[in-house]
Amino acid sequence: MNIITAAQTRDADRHTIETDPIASIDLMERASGTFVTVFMQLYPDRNTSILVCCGTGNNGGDGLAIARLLQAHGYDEIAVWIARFSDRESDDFSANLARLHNTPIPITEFFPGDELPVIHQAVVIDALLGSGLNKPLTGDWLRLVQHINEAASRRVAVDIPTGLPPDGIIPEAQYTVYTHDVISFQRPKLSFFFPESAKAIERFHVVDIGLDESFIERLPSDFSLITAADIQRIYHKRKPFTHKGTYGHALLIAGDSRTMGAALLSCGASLYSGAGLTSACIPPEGLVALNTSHPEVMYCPAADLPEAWDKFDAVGIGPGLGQREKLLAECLTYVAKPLVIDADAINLLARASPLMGRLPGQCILTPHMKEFDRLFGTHRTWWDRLCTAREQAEARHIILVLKNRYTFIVTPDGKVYINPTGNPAMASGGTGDVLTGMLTSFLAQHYTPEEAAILACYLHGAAGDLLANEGMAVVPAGRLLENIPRAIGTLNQQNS
Ligand SMILES: NC(=O)C1=CN([C@@H]2O[C@H](COP(=O)(O)OP(=O)(O)OC[C@H]3O[C@@H](n4cnc5c(N)ncnc54)[C@H](OP(=O)(O)O)[C@@H]3O)[C@@H](O)[C@H]2O)[C@@H](O)CC1
Ligand SMILES: Nc1ncnc2c1ncn2[C@@H]1O[C@H](COP(=O)(O)OP(=O)(O)O)[C@@H](O)[C@H]1O
Ligand SMILES: [K+]
Repeated sequence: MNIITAAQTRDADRHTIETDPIASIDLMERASGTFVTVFMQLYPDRNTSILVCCGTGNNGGDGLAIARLLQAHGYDEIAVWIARFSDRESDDFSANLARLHNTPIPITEFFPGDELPVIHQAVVIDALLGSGLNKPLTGDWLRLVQHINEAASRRVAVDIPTGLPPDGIIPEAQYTVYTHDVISFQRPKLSFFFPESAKAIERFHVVDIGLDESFIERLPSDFSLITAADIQRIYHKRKPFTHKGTYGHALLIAGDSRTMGAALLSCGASLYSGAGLTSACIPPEGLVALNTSHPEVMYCPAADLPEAWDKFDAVGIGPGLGQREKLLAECLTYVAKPLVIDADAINLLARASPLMGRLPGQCILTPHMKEFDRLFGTHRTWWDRLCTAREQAEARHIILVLKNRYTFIVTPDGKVYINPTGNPAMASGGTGDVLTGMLTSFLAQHYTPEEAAILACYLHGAAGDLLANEGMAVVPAGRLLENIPRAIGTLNQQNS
């Protein structure tokens, strides 16, 4: 699913109005209707008291229509505030205001400097400003938004929280309505996937307002959200006469005396993700633990590597590797197979910059934010970080998996795939090691690096989501890896 800019959304809006054809006011009615459908699922109690705060643009127009539609659905405790802080109003706002005057809903208009009454409603619907935002909030707008945030109400935004830029940089000091829910039209906005939006959005829902999808999918965009349908397309179900040789041999170079667990986790993840064979190049003191936790995994001593490289279909290096730089240097020199570089191996790269120049094309690096900044310098915003990731991926022909709540997979052609799966229960040590094992395993199974990255990130999060949905508030890495086969199994069920 391509993620489009606010300007492209306006194009899609215009195109739909012309070709559907549908009048602009009717499109607003349709959008407001879809908002109301989701809102009624969130707040089914018709006695919920609701305040709809509207600006005078189209976002405000939506708000007015939403108030009228909610009232028609039996929500009787509705009031509307209109922020008259601009002398302009959109045509569809004016038309909806005329319609609202035919209802009993009380309307209060506020002008610059007016005192704001205490908000006592259970829910505030934020329809002040939407994707038309073109500068940070100041003056009366800022005062009103602060007032809304100070109320004890639940806050639900129409399309996007007021004050949040839909795309591009989210400045550190940006102030927005802090929403519990956002009901967003047609596409999530790019900014929803950036950690800076955390305060503005607790969760978001995307509703189809009937814009022309084939038009939208043709709009150029470097950003796409990975969907279940993408995963179904990429994933190959196992065929009857296949055997372990079909599914490749993965090698994990990992572990050190104090961080052997990272090696075990990544080896286990490779195994559970379906590599035909998994080998572990770990320090010998980890052997008993390896044989105890994953007897299926074979041992490959570091001394054997020079003769052994050709045996492997993919190599992953880094989890718990410690300071063993020689292994990384060897790997970069001799491995002609798909390669994943993670954790300590990334830190070694950051310290020994000549090694950076030896990264093979199409290799996958999986930094979290701090590892990324160690490699490429400090970044103030995630937008800047993502710009650097795109430049570096292009210049070095590598794939960067920039890990977070929404992991960004950045490919050498400058495309960014956003992974939607995963949850905060997974925020604990070792889950990244599991991801490395999964990536190496899918590479060994002959998926392309881009496919492996998309598949591994999606299924990693999906395995965590299965457990979180079953009530696990914390998903330790060990439990996560055991659930990879179940996450893959879901794909098999959908495929059959
Ligand atoms: N496209 C779709 O799919 C559909 C979209 N729909 C809805 O339309 C919404 C977009 O509406 P919109 O374009 O009228 O802009 P909106 O956000 O209401 O802002 C109004 C004006 O405010 C101003 N302004 C901006 N920033 C400011 C600031 N910080 N402080 C003060 N003022 C500021 C700026 O005017 P300016 O200051 O430039 O004169 C701007 O033009 C969208 O979010 C969705 O809800 C649906 O109805 C149907 C289908
Ligand atoms: N809040 C979250 N929501 C979704 N995924 C998360 C969240 N927190 C962590 N993860 C995922 O867990 C993994 C953590 O990786 P990393 O930080 O490298 O951990 P470690 O180095 O301890 O293994 C990443 O894949 C990340 O996307
Ligand atoms: K809004």
